[in-house]
Amino acid sequence: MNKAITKICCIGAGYVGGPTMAVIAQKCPHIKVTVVDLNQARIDAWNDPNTENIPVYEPGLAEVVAEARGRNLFFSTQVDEAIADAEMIFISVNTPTKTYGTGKGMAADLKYIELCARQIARVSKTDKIVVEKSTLPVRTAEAVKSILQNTGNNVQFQILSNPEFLAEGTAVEDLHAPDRILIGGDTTEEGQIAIQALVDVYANWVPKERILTTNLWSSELSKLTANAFLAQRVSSINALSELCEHTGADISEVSRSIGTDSRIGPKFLNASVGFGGSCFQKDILNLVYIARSYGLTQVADYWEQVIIMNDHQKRRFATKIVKTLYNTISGKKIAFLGWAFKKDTNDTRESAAIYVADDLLNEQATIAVYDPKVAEDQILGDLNYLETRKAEKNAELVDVYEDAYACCKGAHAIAVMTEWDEFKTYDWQRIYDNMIKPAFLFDGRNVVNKKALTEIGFKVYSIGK
Ligand SMILES: NC(=O)c1ccc[n+]([C@@H]2O[C@H](COP(=O)([O-])OP(=O)(O)OC[C@H]3O[C@@H](n4cnc5c(N)ncnc54)[C@H](O)[C@@H]3O)[C@@H](O)[C@H]2O)c1
Ligand SMILES: O=c1ccn([C@@H]2O[C@H](COP(=O)(O)OP(=O)(O)O[C@H]3O[C@H](CO)[C@@H](O)[C@H](O)[C@H]3O)[C@@H](O)[C@H]2O)c(=O)[nH]1
Repeated sequence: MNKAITKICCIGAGYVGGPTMAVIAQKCPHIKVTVVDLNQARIDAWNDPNTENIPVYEPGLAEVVAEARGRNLFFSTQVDEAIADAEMIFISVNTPTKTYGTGKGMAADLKYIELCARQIARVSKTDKIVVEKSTLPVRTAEAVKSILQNTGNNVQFQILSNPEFLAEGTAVEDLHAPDRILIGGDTTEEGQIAIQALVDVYANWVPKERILTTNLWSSELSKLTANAFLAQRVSSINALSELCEHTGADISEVSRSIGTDSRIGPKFLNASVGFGGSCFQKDILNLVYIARSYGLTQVADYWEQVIIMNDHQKRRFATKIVKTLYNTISGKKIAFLGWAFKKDTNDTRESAAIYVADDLLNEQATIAVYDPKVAEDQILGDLNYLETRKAEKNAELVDVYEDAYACCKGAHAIAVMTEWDEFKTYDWQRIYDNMIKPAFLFDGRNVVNKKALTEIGFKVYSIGK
């Protein structure tokens, strides 16, 4: 018979582990949820008495943490103890693109996953359900199972795949009311019992018809597929934005026109300077790598084009700035409004801003950055990570401001890199008055009022218009 879960451990207190477990704890007060991480600073931040200081900025998250923390939600670095104590263990560690060896630049680096599996095997003295929450290549569960079964203490393990579909910036909303929960497991009787145990956890707040169950491989592959489809929509609309710029069509009008077709749907059709975030590029590269490894060249090439198009979109935005500013930006101040990869998050991973800034720095521009949620060390760290130039040079050429007006003062051009709502409410006349003329504005998100700004005197470039 199925025993209800009362103790959950989650390995990895990042953008997924933290919010996901906070919501499980909030919705299931009868379950003790312990989130563990090796990173002491991160755990300390999750335990900060002032919940505004938790390490992940997400609207509504501080309130959820305040409600559950100390009641049935705990953050700790005592990984072994939490694993040993739990009946169900979520693995929510990072799975970045490999930066070395076979599959470098394409495949997912699974070393953190393997370390978790070995640790779970080593410390477990009672039967466990192990849940893959991280995004993983199809058939990873096979390797996890093999490690658990061959290095464990003869306890029984069931592996489930339960990928996360939350988007940053709307994580709490997405977790409270998910489109679906996906749970993959073994088709054996034990596998079905494990699936049911996890279904019962989610059923505390998610309607049953939204909880889908599949076999392990379908679940693992569905996560990569969902991200590939979403990113493909962005690359498709971005590809057409370039055509719009040459034909007099307006990409916003095209998006609206096609999005009203119920078969296409209106979401994810905003042309932009290019998609960023920790997931899309990594997961598509992974998909491409998997297809290649099975010899499926056409399948791999098809999906790779989504990334090629995205790289093109970022580069052409930078090129547009250089060309418009009379083919030289050497010594000119370009003000970046926004650095995060999308609004309402402090996450900058793979943000288009990083790559556009890097291109402009190669042209010897100086860059001023204002982002309401991203701090200077993060911005410089992102540029230093590219290793295009020395850290001292980046520090010399990039200034980070805590005020948008100061950031734009004396600039030759503004580049809107993130669609933060506050950008729409600025006193644009004041900004214009303090800029070098002609004052250029490159809207990488189509968020500012082009007509109003043009009337002020700005020379505005919008994507796809
Ligand atoms: N960020 C998102 O919006 C999102 C959404 C859905 C799925 N995912 C997937 O979820 C996974 C996690 O992503 P993330 O953004 O939360 O990553 P993250 O880097 O924010 O967090 C991962 C955490 O795991 C910790 N960690 C790594 N190895 C560990 C170990 N052996 N023991 C204890 N802690 C360990 C790290 O210290 C880090 O704090 C990835 O596979 C990602 O693709 C991410
Ligand atoms: O019409 C659009 C929609 C999105 N974007 C950009 O695409 C990127 C990704 O946006 P979004 O998908 O909203 O955020 P993520 O947090 O990266 O979420 C994606 O990646 C997660 C990690 O796998 C998944 O869980 C989510 O379902 C999936 O939406 C961002 O740079 C957006 O600005 C556009 O340019 N135009």
